[in-house]
Amino acid sequence: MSAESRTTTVGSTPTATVEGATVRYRTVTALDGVHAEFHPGTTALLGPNGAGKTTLLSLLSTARRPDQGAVSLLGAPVRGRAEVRRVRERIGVLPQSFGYYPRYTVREFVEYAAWLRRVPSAERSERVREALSLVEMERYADRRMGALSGGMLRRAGIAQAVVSRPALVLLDEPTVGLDPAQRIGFRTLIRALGERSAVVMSTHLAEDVAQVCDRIHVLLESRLRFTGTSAELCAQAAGNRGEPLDGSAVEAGYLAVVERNGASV
Ligand SMILES: Nc1ncnc2c1ncn2[C@@H]1O[C@H](COP(=O)(O)OP(=O)(O)OP(=O)(O)O)[C@@H](O)[C@H]1O
Repeated sequence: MSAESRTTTVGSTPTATVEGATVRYRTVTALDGVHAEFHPGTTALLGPNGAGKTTLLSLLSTARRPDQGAVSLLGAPVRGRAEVRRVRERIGVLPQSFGYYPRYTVREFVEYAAWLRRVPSAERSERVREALSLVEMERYADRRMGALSGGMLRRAGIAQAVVSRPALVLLDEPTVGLDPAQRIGFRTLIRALGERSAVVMSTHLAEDVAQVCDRIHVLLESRLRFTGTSAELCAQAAGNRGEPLDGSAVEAGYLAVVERNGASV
């Protein structure tokens, strides 16, 4: 295994670990022997379309199990149904697109998520209030889901993901489709989430990575090809020392990793 295909330990206990994970969909190998650790704070999964980001998130959410390799979540290996049940309530997921009843209000939508994740009924309304406050949607609590804008829908999606106070929050391309002002608001929100949980977000947007993420995993053609901080990714580009640490520096570092691995974007 090359040094680049294995993550470095960064001091804290990982919230999630993927060891040598391979996932196949019939003839397609979506992940190929991936080793990765996910720590408290915010980690980006960066990579082109089809690199395997959503598949890696599906291992972390317990929606899939690897065909080979192992996954540990919240401190213990996840092998069978009992372990899946134990951890699932402590994992919050915002998929790329999610279903909802358009006639539900935002509050009902988040309450339903709290019920599904077995938040005790005595605590439910307080937790719903807390989740809506985190995403600054208290004043839209009685609005119907079917009447929300794209940005509000994403916020409601995050509220349902965090209502059980999860230790691990998985966000699949959370800022896609948002306007620039909404994106800035979202980055603040995601940073705040990273202060209380391990947040893993897949993205194509270098500026999101520069502004939000503590660590970055670059996936290329089903393999993990880089793990490090934003500054370390920036430093992958010749002559780039990571200052200023902005979207273009992250993009240059990312493209250097792509080029070195002979991948296409
Ligand atoms: N249900 C499925 N059946 C067959 N192939 C699949 C399935 N889901 C994903 N794949 C394939 O697995 C590979 C990885 O897909 P995945 O969705 O994990 O990539 P991604 O990095 O999230 O892509 P994107 O950025 O486009 O969302 C791709 O080649 C994809 O076509």
